Amino acid sequence: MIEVRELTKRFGRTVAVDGLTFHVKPGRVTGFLGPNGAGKSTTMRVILGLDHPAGGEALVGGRLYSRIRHPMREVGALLDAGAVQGGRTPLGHLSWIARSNRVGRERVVSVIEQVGLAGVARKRIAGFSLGMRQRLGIAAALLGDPGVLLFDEPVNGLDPDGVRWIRELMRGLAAEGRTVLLSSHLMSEMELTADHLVIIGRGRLLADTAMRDLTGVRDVFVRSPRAADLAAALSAAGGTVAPAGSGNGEGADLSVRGLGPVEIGDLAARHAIPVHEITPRAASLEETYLRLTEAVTDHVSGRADR
Ligand SMILES: Nc1ncnc2c1ncn2[C@@H]1O[C@H](COP(=O)(O)OP(=O)(O)OP(=O)(O)O)[C@@H](O)[C@H]1O
Repeated sequence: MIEVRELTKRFGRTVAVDGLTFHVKPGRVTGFLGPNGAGKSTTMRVILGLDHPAGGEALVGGRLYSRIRHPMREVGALLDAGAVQGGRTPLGHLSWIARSNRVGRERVVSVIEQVGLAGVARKRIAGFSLGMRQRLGIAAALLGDPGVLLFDEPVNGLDPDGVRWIRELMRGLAAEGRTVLLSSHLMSEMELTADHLVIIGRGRLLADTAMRDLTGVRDVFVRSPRAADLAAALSAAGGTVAPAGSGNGEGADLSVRGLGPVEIGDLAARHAIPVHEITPRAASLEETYLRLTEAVTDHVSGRADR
């Protein structure tokens, strides 16, 4: 369990984290989302004792990171995969970390195999791709077999096979009862990987919610040649009805909220109104995320179609 309470961190005049409170529970993958500069990495660095907060605290298993006797055995993290000496080999690099944390050599061999680097265990890291460095960073995080894991952008630089591997690894670690906090800007991937989401913007909490609650059914698309009659009947039954698109000439398309597809179908039948399509539409995580963070995004991109 990770507990972040009223956390504040400033860099000069910049407030990177602003009174942030959330918990990361074991047994599920918690996605950590927010626009560039929202304060995700800073929060993770404070959790790991690498930055000191101006206010509040971050606890791992009820303690400050600095108070944990064998931190590697309780918390594993991948923050910056580039921060490895190129002259070392994976075996040398991980053996050095293992020795300084009293972790056995057999564990080093085991994590090298787990992350798929067995074939290059004795090769110099200098020649590694970003994806291979990410795998090495993940191996270091797993080395102490910790119950709490933090990964900052672990899919960065990975090919589709690697991305899928990370997804399965994260889900596997959570299924073993570990606490997994994962940041990524890849919404489609996050949608497949995380069970729960913490979304921040300008250092503040925007959402702390189950994935299914954020991306549930958005509306029901309904097509009927007698759309106006159907809209009136649906509104009378408590639905919120709006035009959906421009229609196809034989009637208008409707977007209906507050009534399910079965209720809509039954209602149409009772009024003898023909219906040509009823489709529940889910909101994607990307759509919901962009709506939530619209007001707190500092670097807005130009639209490609302009
Ligand atoms: N060492 C530092 N010195 C000064 N400012 C910093 C430092 N680290 C972070 N910041 C600032 O704090 C804010 C939060 O940055 P942070 O890296 O935590 O955001 P992030 O959500 O991880 O962003 P990204 O998605 O781009 O990685 C930004 O305004 C950033 O410029």
